[in-house]
Amino acid sequence: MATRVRPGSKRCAVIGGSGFLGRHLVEKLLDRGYSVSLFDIRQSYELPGVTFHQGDLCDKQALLSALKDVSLVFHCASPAPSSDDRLLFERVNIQGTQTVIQACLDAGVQKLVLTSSASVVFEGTDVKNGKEDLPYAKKPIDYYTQTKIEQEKLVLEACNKPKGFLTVAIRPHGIFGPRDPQLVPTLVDAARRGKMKFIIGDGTNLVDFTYVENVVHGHILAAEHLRADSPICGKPYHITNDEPIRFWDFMSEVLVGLGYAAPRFHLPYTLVYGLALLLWLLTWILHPFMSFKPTFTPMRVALAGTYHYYSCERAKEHLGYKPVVSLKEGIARTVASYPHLRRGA
Ligand SMILES: NC(=O)c1ccc[n+]([C@@H]2O[C@H](COP(=O)([O-])OP(=O)(O)OC[C@H]3O[C@@H](n4cnc5c(N)ncnc54)[C@H](O)[C@@H]3O)[C@@H](O)[C@H]2O)c1
Ligand SMILES: CC(C)CCC[C@@H](C)[C@H]1CC[C@H]2C3=C(CC[C@]12C)[C@@]1(C)CC[C@H](O)[C@@H](C(=O)O)[C@@H]1CC3
Repeated sequence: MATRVRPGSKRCAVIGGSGFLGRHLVEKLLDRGYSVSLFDIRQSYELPGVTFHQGDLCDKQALLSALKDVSLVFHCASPAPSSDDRLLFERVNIQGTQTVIQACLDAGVQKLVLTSSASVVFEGTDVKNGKEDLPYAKKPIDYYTQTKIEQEKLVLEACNKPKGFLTVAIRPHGIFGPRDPQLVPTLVDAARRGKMKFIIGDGTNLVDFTYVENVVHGHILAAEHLRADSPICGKPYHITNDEPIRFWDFMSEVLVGLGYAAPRFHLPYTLVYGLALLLWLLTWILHPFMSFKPTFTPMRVALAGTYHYYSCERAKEHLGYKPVVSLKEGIARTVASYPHLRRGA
């Protein structure tokens, strides 16, 4: 029988707290006076006020020791989106999330905040100012997105006021900032290999890129507004910088900031998408004989050549959300944080 933790207790758990977003979230929670139980399959740092628990989130017993005396859980663990391992995504994002929910119920946790993704509604075609009532993608662009959809449904459906278990999902989009292992490093790697000379499409497509501190702010607001009488229970919330920018302008600002040339030559979107599909097919056919990871996957081409920006009006209205760091400032801080990725470094 679960012992309920005192509501308002400032002890919380961050599942996936060793990752990019997780660590920024942990640091802000500590600033705000929380003590943190961090659960992850790997340890990437140590901090006073953080107790580290190493384990796989599919293991309920391991989770239970991390959730002891915890009233609030943030779940921001996931395999890397660039992986194409369907079984891993299903095991961690679907079965693992069921295990997280069960462990929360067993441990008497009262609030669960999931890091979902705005991509749960993205099918590779334009989304302009998308609101949370858009249907989930019927044809998700990859296994990552497919399993993020199932994960979000599981968490939101688990919201149960009579049982005193409240859930909410945050859907960020295109998170960037210091220590991001994905966006800036991939971009610089492509630039160093001479692959960032081209703009896919006419270059006018608007996209959301969200500075990591704004995403953290959205998570903490959601946790602190999650009460039985609040409209946010069991709902998803887009969290963005609220400043859509042309995809290629964002890429150019980061590249130029790090000393590389901005892309200049235009290529037709359908041609590049077709080539990326062909390449993907070839790597799939040849994967038993050779391993090769193309830079331009169909998913990346779709993200680079379409509109995908989302409304965060609902978060403003229900959570009092407002970005705390502007896009300009976020880009400047990010560029300054990667001296080792500068041209010639
Ligand atoms: N980065 C983005 O642009 C972005 C955008 C929208 C949503 N998200 C979501 O935000 C969350 C955090 O993403 P991130 O960019 O910080 O990724 P990240 O890879 O840096 O962090 C994920 C963490 O999860 C941990 N993890 C993976 N499998 C685990 C398992 N089986 N058990 C325990 N821990 C496990 C990893 O070790 C890692 O520390 C993810 O849920 C992701 O889907 C990310
Ligand atoms: C080689 C270039 C054409 C592009 C190099 C940059 C890309 C690596 C990033 C640009 C947009 C990014 C992005 C994601 C991964 C990295 C990029 C493709 C996500 C798919 C990561 C997972 C998140 O859930 C998605 C989200 O909804 O925010 C990201 C969308 C943007």
